[in-house]
Amino acid sequence: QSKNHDAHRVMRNIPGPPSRSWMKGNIMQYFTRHGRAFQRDVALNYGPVVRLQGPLGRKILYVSDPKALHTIIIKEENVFEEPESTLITFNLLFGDCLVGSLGENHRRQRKLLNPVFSVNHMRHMLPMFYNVIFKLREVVMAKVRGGEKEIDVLEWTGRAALELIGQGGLGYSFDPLVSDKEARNEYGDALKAMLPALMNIESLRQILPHLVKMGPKWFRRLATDIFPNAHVQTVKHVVDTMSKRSQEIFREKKAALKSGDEAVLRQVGEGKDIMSILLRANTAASDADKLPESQMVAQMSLLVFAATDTTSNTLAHILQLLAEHSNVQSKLREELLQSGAGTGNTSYDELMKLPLLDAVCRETLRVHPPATLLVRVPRKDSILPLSEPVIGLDGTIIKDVPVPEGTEIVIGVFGSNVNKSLWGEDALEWKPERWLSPLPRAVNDASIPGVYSNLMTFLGGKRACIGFKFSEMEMKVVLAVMVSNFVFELEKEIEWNVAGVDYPTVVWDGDRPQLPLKVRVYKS
Ligand code: HEM
Repeated sequence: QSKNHDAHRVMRNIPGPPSRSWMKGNIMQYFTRHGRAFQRDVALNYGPVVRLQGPLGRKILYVSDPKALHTIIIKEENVFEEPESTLITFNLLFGDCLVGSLGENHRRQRKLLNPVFSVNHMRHMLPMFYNVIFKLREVVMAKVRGGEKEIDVLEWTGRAALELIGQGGLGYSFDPLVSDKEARNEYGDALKAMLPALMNIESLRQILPHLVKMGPKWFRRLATDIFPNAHVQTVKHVVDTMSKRSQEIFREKKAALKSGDEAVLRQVGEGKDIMSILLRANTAASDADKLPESQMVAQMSLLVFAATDTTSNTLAHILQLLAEHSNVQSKLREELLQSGAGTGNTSYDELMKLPLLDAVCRETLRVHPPATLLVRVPRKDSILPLSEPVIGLDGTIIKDVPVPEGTEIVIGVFGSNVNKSLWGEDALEWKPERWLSPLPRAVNDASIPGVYSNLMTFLGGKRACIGFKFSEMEMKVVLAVMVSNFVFELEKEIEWNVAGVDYPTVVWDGDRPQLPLKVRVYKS
């Protein structure tokens, strides 16, 4: 009892922004589309642990201290788990898959999936990536051959990302990438409708842990079918479509695998895609390691979901930044033309080593991480030791923070990525050249627990992003081909909106995700 009292006293003593409402706390300021400025304030102005006010006086912690982050995502990853409502949401959306599972169930799935994301498989997939992006180049070329045109680059990075995870992940083509019009594909359309629809039923999502315990499955399905809310019906339609299509693709893959090598080679992806490799690995795995078919199908829907907006929105952001920094764009083009990376004649290793291309990707992922609403909850009382003590509101020094069971913790991805005491005074500026010389010692010494480049963007530990190499290769191939052939300029004012994956709109209140840039053919 007194330990708990102590913990609450320390929490109250941690600096944080004021809250306007006891009922709602800061939640509506942070987890909202227009929350970017507030998120920045939290990340930058109160120190490495920040107290936010949750609804009804609950306390929430925003943590960007490296040592505390290490405790959360590595040392005590089995204590700091996803909120129950998040796990249930993922289970309902995709089925029993990586992001909806914990502990041993997660470990078993991850063990089988990890190898298919290895560098070796990326090397096999590189020519397939180039082939898809060459088609993208042709479509854009057809549009701008006659002269400069405004193009919504988000639409094109989105279609490319879907097609790449389709071919590279599922061995299935979503979009031939030939016509100017949206390719009508039920699966792709369903996927696009998912995030906005989910944002619209956020309050319902919070009571999901109770809803899923109500009555038998058939009853819950019936209740969902007749639930009088358009957003719930949209989500239901999305889930039904994804699950139906994933099952069909899976059955086709399995049949091809059974009929032998020739049938596999005739398929999209020629058996080199992630699911084909996974199917073979699963067939060969021992009974203890084998995944049931339902889990394999669930991973397919998850992969498509996790791979698309994350990478395509980041790519669109990179193109925006290159348009804003024309000198960097020119230097990058020079590097790409000299190396021939835009023609597909470079190997995976050569492409990965191009210094400015690499720097541009890393710097964008540092300053503009696309997924920032990552939350963990300790399943029992715990303590977060800090790298540096912080000074409490009453002037006392806090060296570690006791966190009571159930405290919501927001992973301070942005706060860690732009921490001035590690990255220097210019930490907030987008400066790709910082990666061309050794990073500040403080960054290397801080032991930031991120899986990629001292950044928290792809998280770290056992639940780090499994697809970060896939994503990195995708960004590099798209940039190599597109920047070698086209020049990008910014004309309109772009606003970035907070969501599960941040997205751009043209004006503050514009509803349609888009990023129009002026594009023309590059002539040397
Ligand atoms: C810029 C691109 C991307 C970013 C910033 C990103 C970020 C992340 C983050 C932060 C997580 C952890 C989420 C959490 O535990 O709360 C995650 C997990 C995951 N990502 Fe990514 N991701 C990207 C691209 C991709 C791609 C291309 C794929 C697939 C090819 C992918 C597949 C996954 C999967 C399957 C998980 C769940 C891993 C697990 O729970 O074990 N991601 N990603």
